[in-house]
Parts: sequence; C-alpha cells; structure tokens
Amino acid sequence: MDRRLALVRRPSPRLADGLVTHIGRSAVDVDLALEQWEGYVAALNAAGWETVEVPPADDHPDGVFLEDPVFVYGDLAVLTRSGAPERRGETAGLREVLEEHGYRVEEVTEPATLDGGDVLKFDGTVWVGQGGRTNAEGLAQLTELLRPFDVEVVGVPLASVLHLKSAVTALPDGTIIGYPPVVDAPLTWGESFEAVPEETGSHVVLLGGDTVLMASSAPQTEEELRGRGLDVVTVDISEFEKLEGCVTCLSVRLRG
Ligand SMILES: NC(=O)NCCC[C@H](N)C(=O)O
Repeated sequence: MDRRLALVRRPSPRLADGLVTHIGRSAVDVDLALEQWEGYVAALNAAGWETVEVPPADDHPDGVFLEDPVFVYGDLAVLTRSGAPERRGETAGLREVLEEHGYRVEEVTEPATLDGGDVLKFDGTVWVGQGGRTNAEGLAQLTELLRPFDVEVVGVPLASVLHLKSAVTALPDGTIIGYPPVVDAPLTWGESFEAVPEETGSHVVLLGGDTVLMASSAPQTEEELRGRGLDVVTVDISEFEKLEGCVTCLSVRLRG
C-alpha cells in the first residue's frame, strides 16, 4: 500500500489572536486547542496516516492552518502568498521539508495572492476560489504552474466564506458537498453538487477508500454521510472553528 503522509504544524501559543473575517470573535482556549490538535493528529494516525510536524511558526497565530501556505499537486508544491498579509511568513521552513519529501517547490509571487484553502482538487480538476484571499493573478499563476499536468483549472467566485474549501469539499465518489447559504456558485458543479444541512458538515478530509474525517460539530451531516455508506471519523475542533478553521486546513496530505 502507498505510504500515507500528512504534514501538520503545532498551534502557536498566540493562536487566540488568529484572524476572523466572516464570524464574530469569541475567546479561544489555547490549552484545549492543543488537546484538540493532538486528537486530530491521532485520528490521522489511527486511519493509517503518518504525520510529519513542520517547523512551528509561533509568531503566526494562524500557522496551525497549514493548508493555506502550501498547495501540492503531483510532484509540485506551491508556496502561496496569502491575501492576508499577516499570514505571509507562514511559508518559512516549508521549502526544506517539501524538498526532503521529493517535491519540486515553486512560489506564487506578487501581485498574486493565493491561499491553499481556496484550492479544491479532485480527479483531474482543480477549482480555485476567487475571494478575499485569492485573486485573479493567483489563479493565473497557479494555472501556469499546473500546465505540465493533465488538469482543468476552474475559477469559482466566492463572497460568503473565507475559503472555497470552507464552502465545499469532495466526497470519495466525486460528489461536491456544500452548505447552500455560503456556496456562491453551486452551478459550477451541476448535478455533482449536493447540499448538506450544516456549514461545518461541508468540510471533509478524504482518508482513503470510503473513509472521511469531519468535525463533530455537524452531527446531521455525519448521519447523512454514514447513510451513504461512508466510514466517518469525527474530531472536535471547536477552538479552531472559532477562527474559521476546518478539518481540511489543519494538515496537508502528501502524495503516496
Ligand atoms: N483553509 C482554511 O480554512 N483555513 C482557515 C484559516 C483561518 C484563519 N483564522 C484565517 O483567517 O486565515
């Protein structure tokens, strides 16, 4: 079986100062967040994923949301340039780790902005949210970097949520699930789109086969996904949700 490897980054002691954009600020319990992060890592490990900790970014409150500073596709790793200037230093230390794991590393450059959380890939298509964090130049540079691959890149307008993957993710069979009030362009996916009843239910990490990881804050969606025959693993990430974080953004899954 392929080796399954995921990168993670330990939460900063300054986590509680993380950015909030589309929700009100509420107090984050940093000790509880650390326990929840350990639970998240344990869930990945229990599902057969080896985890590698990248160097911490303690000066960056949002550094734990590792999906945003890097996007991987095939043998390519793209270090991003966040639309939130406060988050730009989070790419530090990632090039070395990615090169160690055999990636060729490219960087998105000014005036482009791109957050990994805006990039959803599934089966030869890459959808790129166009909102507060990723601009048209970011889409253009990513499209160029992905040119060597047999891939279709599609821009998706986004206004109601932080990132594209805060609104939609893909199930193992390619169904795109989303919570309609925050999906600005459902027609992008046509009949492949299916609504879920809770916002945090629209975030799943594919763990392999029919197993998905999701937040425990979406019990109705969990039941629906189990009803579809999926094996569902849940984790409590309440402290990260207070900062608009999701299960998807707490790790970067590498190729086998
Ligand atoms: N990909 C993601 O959904 N990342 C969550 C980032 C949350 C962080 N507080 C931020 O605003 O950037």
